Amino acid sequence: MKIEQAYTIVCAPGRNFVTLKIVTEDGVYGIGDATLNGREMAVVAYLEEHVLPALIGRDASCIEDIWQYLYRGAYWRRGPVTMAAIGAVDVALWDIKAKVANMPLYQLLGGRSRERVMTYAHCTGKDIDGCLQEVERHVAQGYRAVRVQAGIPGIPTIYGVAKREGERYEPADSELPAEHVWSTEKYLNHVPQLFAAVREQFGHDLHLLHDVHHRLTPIEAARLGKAVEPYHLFWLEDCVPAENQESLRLIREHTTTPLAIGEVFNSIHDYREMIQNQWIDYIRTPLSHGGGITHMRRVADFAALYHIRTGFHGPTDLSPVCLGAAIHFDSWVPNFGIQEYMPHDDLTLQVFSHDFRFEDGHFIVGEAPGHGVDIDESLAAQYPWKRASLPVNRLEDGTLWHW
Ligand SMILES: O=C(O)[C@H](O)[C@@H](O)[C@H](O)[C@H](O)CO
Ligand SMILES: [Mg+2]
Repeated sequence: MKIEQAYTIVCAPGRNFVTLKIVTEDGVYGIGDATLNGREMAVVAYLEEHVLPALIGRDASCIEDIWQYLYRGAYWRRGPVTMAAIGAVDVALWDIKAKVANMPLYQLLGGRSRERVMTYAHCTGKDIDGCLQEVERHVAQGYRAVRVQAGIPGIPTIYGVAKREGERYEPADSELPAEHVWSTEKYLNHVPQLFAAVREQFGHDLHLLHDVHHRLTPIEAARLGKAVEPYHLFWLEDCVPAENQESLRLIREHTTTPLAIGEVFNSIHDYREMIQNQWIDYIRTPLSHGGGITHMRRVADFAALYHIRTGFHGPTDLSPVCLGAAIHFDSWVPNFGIQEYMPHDDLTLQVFSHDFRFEDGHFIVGEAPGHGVDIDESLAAQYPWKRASLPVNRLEDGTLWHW
């Protein structure tokens, strides 16, 4: 089953996506998501210039060998661009293998461990009342878990909060990076009030999540974790930038609020110390950025030894291809926790057809052979790539800050 053709498809139906298509000599094809938000063309160049020419003629069924070839063989290991490129190849090859076996992907992984996959929705508001209305709307739709984020008095723009109520926020919202302002003190004083209000109105059954977007120092994160303990969060996400894994130890020693981390990680080594020391509770790396199914299966198995569960990243800047493959993984993985779900717009869903279903706050995996997501290439061609950037974040005095 030789690989005959491999190429990238870059399109922007509403926002940018990079898709990798691999076609075998028998005409079977698989697709993978290679989107790295705000750095899309770096992955395209990595694939087109360095990876795809070396794939032609290789046996598409040797997924493990191709993974090792691209990881060890590159000499320059790890990093988001490399791992996103490997992830796209890996998911496309799993798609091919499952199609050839005439099975939905989850069957190849070991079969289903659950009937449905719990998701969490994003509920955002300009203020606490706006956020409460969004929680109400999502609970009425059947969600059992919601991520809550609200505007903070005195801070003009907050990342992760939609510009208009009832809409999604767009992470890469301008051609060049917009500049946001940040005040840790204003944020830390406000967040516990948001959770108090949500618990008061909705009680304690609903799972509540919150994303800090890496903006605190370890001791500030510990303070926040303690402050929200009475509201029993499902998780507090990315509370610090974690190049220094030891940061999580300090936070862990101060609070019982569960911690999720890793949407910007791409390798098992980024997590190694925090997993084996049990400093975290959930891993966030999406399949597409973490070297695909082959690598993320290893991360999930390693995490399972320490009671750590999956909570894959699922924003709109990962394409439906990544989401579709994740739903197969989520349906199989024994230590599943939750799946993030930020719905794509209608145009994106026209470009990417899919067979997973969404019902009552849960995904139900499809039965089509492969991962069940496809791309309409001629429709995609009508929406060319546009430069789009994530914002940067500055303190009130102008200092560039983590974001
Ligand atoms: O969904 C999340 O938890 C996020 O933090 C996203 O909003 C990311 O910031 C975005 O995916 C970056 O491209
Ligand atoms: Mg996040």
